[in-house]
Order: sequence, then structure tokens, then C-alpha cells
Amino acid sequence: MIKAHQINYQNQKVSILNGVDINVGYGEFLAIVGPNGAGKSSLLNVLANEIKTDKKQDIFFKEKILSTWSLEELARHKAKFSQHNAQDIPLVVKDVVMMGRYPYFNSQPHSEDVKSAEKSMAETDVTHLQNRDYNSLSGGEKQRVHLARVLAQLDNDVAHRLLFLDEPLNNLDIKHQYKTLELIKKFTQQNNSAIVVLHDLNLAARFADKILLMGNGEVLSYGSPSEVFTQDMISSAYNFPCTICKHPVHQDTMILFG
Ligand SMILES: Nc1ncnc2c1ncn2[C@@H]1O[C@H](COP(=O)(O)OP(=O)(O)OP(=O)(O)O)[C@@H](O)[C@H]1O
Repeated sequence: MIKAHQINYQNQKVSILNGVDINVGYGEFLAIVGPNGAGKSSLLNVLANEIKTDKKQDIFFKEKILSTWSLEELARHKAKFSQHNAQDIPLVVKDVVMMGRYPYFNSQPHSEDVKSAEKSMAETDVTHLQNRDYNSLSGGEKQRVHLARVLAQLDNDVAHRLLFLDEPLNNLDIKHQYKTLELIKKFTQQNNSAIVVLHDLNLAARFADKILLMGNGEVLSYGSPSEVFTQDMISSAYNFPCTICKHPVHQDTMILFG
């Protein structure tokens, strides 16, 4: 789906990404984890074509150089949920979700656009908020509205779509954290892919197929959750003690901190 070799990125002469390799296949759920300032959001922005790397480096999206895709076409193949969504949007919720359908209509939404928006609002549990002013919502409700917007954007018949999500669980209560990860998992089980920045390592272990652990702009480890989440690797990456065990119910790798 997306492949890049030796990504380097600097901002104002500060090195932010150093020699990052990445290869995400169709149907894969990749979680990017690591401490604050590790470069997770920067990597996501580079891969999503939102910031340019220093030299012209080839990032291949579906076997074609990412920078050669038309933006219009790309909007049907990939969507990004950002950590810093605009806080002040003078629209009602259903119109914010409809923004995800802008690549599909000119002045008036078609009935498919309305259906897509309704479907994604139901999936993210915001249907009951659809006529509310976006600005009046709580932090978690706003997050779910933006999730509905990106899901609506990718509601089409393109084979192999890619979702980028930067800390989608921020502000969400426990039920909505699980519901969101289940939605993303369902999306990847339909041969689409997702690259998700997560801080909760146990949720990453539960839902992701692969983990990319970053530190200081570099890849510290990459592999399945049980390969990456070792005591040495995690305690050294986070500079914090931890113990690795198995979840008593579903046997996934579990990390206890402290
Ligand atoms: N425009 C910029 N100018 C200077 N430094 C920057 C800029 N953007 C990012 N950085 C630095 O690059 C590093 C990586 O930032 P990034 O946001 O990618 O980290 P992150 O892993 O997503 O962190 P967090 O978990 O805190 O969200 C940080 O030290 C940050 O301060």
C-alpha cells in the first residue's frame, strides 16, 4: 500500500526524522508508538503528503510515487484524522461530517453523500448530535465527529483505501476508544490499511497487526506486538520500568508500567 525507504526530515535545521523505512501492506493495521517528541506525527504527515521531506525522496503509494498523484484522486484513496483539529467551526455537526464528502460533489451533496454521512455518524455514535452546533460539543464528541468526517471521505468503492489517524483516542471514554479501534480494525479487514499513532501500548497490542516503535526520529523496533513489546525495548524507549505479561482473558501481550 505505502512504502518508503530512508525518510529524512529536518525543520529549521533540526533533524526530526532519520532514515525511517516503512512498508505497509494491504489489509494491515500499523500502530506507530513512542514517547513524546519521537517523530510519530511528523512521520504520519510525511506519509500523508502533508509535509515534504528535505530531498526528493520516493514514497510509493500503491506502486506510484506519492507526489505524482493528483490531490483530487488521492482524496478518494486516503484520508487523515489529525491530532489538532480546528476547534472553532461555525457549522452544525452534520455539515462538518459532510466536509468529508467535498471530493465527491460541487455545490449540493448527492443522495449518496447524505447516505455516507449518515452511515459514518451512526458508526461513530454522533447521529443524535447531528443538528448541534459543532462548537458546543465536548472534546470527545468533537473527536468522534472528525472521525465520522474521515470515514465519510473514504466511503467509496476504491479497492485498498488508507486511513491515517493521529491519536484518534484522545478525549474518548473507554467504550468509544474500543468502538473506534474496532471500526478501524473492521476497515482493515476489508483489505484496506490503517496507520495509527497511539499512546496506549496495550490497545496497540490488542488491535494492531504491526508496531513501529519510534524514538528520537528513528525506528527503534518494528514487528508484531510480541516482537516489539519486550521489557528491554519498552523500558529503554520510554525510560520507565515495565513488565511484560499475557492478558489473562485474551492472551495478548500486556504491558504493566511502574
Ligand atoms: N516545525 C517544527 N520546528 C521545530 N521542531 C519541530 C517542528 N515540528 C516538530 N518539531 C519537533 O520534532 C519532534 C517530533 O515531533 P512530533 O510531533 O513528530 O512528535 P510526536 O512523536 O508525534 O510527539 P507527541 O507524542 O508529543 O505528539 C519534536 O521534538 C518536535 O518538537
